[in-house]
Amino acid sequence: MKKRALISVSDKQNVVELAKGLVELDYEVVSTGGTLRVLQEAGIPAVAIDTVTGFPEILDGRVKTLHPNVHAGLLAKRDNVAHRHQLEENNIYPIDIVVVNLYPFKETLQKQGVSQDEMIENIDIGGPTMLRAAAKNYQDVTVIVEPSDYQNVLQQLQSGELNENNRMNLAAKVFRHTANYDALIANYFSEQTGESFPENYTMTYEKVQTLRYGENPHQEAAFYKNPLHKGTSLATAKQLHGKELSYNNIQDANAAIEIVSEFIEPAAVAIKHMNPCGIGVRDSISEAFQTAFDADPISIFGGIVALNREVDVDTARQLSEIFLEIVLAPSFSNEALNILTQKKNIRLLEVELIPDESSQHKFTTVSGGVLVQHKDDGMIQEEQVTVATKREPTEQEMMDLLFAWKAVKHVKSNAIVLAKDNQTVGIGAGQMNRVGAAKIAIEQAGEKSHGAVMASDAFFPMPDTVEAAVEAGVTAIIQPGGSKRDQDSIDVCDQHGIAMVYTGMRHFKH
Ligand SMILES: NC(=O)c1ncn([C@@H]2O[C@H](COP(=O)(O)O)[C@@H](O)[C@H]2O)c1NC=O
Repeated sequence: MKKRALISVSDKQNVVELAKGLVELDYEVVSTGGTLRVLQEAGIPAVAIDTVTGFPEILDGRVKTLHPNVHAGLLAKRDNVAHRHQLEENNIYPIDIVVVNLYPFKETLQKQGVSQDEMIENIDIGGPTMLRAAAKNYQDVTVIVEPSDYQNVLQQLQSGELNENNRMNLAAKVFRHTANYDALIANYFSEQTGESFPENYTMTYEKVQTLRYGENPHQEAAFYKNPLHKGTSLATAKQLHGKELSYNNIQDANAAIEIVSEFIEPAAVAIKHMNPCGIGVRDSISEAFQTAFDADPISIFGGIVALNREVDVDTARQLSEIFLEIVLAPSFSNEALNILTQKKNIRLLEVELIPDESSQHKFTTVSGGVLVQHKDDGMIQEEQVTVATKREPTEQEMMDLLFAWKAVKHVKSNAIVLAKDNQTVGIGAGQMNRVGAAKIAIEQAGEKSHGAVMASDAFFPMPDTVEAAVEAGVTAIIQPGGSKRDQDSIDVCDQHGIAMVYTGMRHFKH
């Protein structure tokens, strides 16, 4: 009896070559409608699936291979006498190889303006059923889901080297593939029904690259992307120059992009260890970079810089004067590239800054689980802040306060930012008490704290931070408000003529 291969593929690429190879190895090829046509047109002696099922393909292809003659042929254990007898009694032939790839659900989801009906019709039922059956019976059946495996498997079959271990690897790929496929469908349905946090959280990510190591050299790591993400992403950034990104590079670069995307005006951000060390907003990108640099000319060394405008020749010259790990921007002019690519150790990344309208989830792993929350995309406009003190901020102070508020949102808690004239002048990050963060920011600002404004990511539990701000010469403060002892802080402000506004929104970042 001839060995049998069942081929039913949505992506017809390279399927003819595979089928040809199988026929040469004396397989009988059985196929479904569209695949059969392609194979027969190429002169391959494939036969229709209904010769196996004895049943026509019906319901517009919703039922083609869903038949016991197919599934018993896939699931029967060859070394099980009872199974073999049952196949014989029912005139069922074993199927030895299954080649299936699925209706393009993900690709359909990625298209614009697709109707619900079209989405539903792109949910493959027969394909995953065959894949899973074949993968379950990998000891006896070879299953191929990835077209990129055709050649390799064919070679192994030709040389007689296809062993159980290879078949198990192919089966493992299948279960990952169907799990990924089902996760996309599950998420689509959850989205349609408005279920943000369902009883089981299924996520699926696609590998971008294996990384040399993780946060530290003894940790293994890889970078995965969300295949459906539509906004700015490092996974789709184009690296124009330099070595491969490391795990820490990706984290820092991501933080840099998130901050620089807050600003509409030309802005530059320098990042160290996930915290900004300098942010500048100016009329031109080279001035913005100079401003970010001047904010903290020490910490920027070895840092990551993101800019929200094309890097021009002036900016490139400034950037090339210091050691930077990465520069990210929407584009680089040719002259800028000529300058920057002379630096061997810098990485240059072109990243499209697209406003992200999808509500993204953010994950934090904890021992034995994962915390899931919506991304902090909270924004405050001038009209939304309320003045808590006797004195209102001046126009200039208000501008600085809103700038500082955008900055403090991206600093690890407890976070304090001092800013003046669209430049951060002092940043206190990740302290265990708020006044500690303020002291760091004030010390860093030095003389520049005089006339600066202060932003605090969360309310003041006591007036000590405001007292430190008074001493440093800060003139206005922005904070969420809402502490039981707000009045104590207000009193200190009023005594010293400081303006304080509330945002009503907290920006913890742990
Ligand atoms: N319904 C079925 O019995 C069935 N069996 C196989 N398919 C899928 O049909 C596609 C191939 O169809 P065609 O050979 O007609 O182009 C493959 O993606 C395969 O996964 C089916 N389609 C959807 O469920």
